Amino acid sequence: MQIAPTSLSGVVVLTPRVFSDARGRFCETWSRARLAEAGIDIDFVQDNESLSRPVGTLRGLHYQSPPMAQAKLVRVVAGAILDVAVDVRRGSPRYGQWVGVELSADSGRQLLVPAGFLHGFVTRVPDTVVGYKCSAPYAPECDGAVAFGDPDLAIDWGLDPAAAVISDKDARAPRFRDWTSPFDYTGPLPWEGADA
Ligand SMILES: Cc1cn([C@H]2C[C@H](O)[C@@H](COP(=O)(O)OP(=O)(O)O[C@H]3O[C@H](C)C(=O)[C@H](O)[C@H]3O)O2)c(=O)[nH]c1=O
Repeated sequence: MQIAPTSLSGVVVLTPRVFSDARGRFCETWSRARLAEAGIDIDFVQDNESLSRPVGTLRGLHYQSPPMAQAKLVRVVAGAILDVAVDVRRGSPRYGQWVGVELSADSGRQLLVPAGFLHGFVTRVPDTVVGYKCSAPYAPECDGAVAFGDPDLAIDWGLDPAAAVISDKDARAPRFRDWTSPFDYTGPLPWEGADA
């Protein structure tokens, strides 16, 4: 498992070692010990999975507010996505900054989205299945969203926002400027570099 930083400090890409043979391929998709070696000692307590049939299905930008804030470890079981994280911790030097990383079943690449970050993805192929580990259980009373097409965030999803296939909930999500983050920046995360 290789672990590498992204352009947004705190968000990291994990690439499992893939063993291929005539039958296909095998990889370890998660190892608590390997992540802990990198300082990523997160107690994941729930696995989620979603199937998105149309190309251009966009789920996000979502979060759960404290005390049920969730870190997520996202991977693609089938298909491909652009996975996006946005730092929304009040006081963070990178508040409002986002990063997008292409993930696919073929690459095996995963994205770690820390608590205090918005998360969303858009699918690149039909029938994409996304699986992700969460560090807190589902808490609908803490569930929240910010508009994925917000002009202040200016996320490049790689498609016309009007063409995105979204839920009614996401269609009603507030603009970033009209939203108050429930998260506070408390300093660099254990796995961030010294320059964080
Ligand atoms: C997230 C969740 C949802 N649900 C129920 C609630 C709804 O009746 C149904 C669909 O939920 P929703 O439309 O919120 O699913 P997504 O739009 O895929 O939301 C997720 O997608 C983005 C990318 C995320 O990062 C979050 O994990 C999560 O918000 O599943 C549950 O029962 N448990 C859960 O943990």
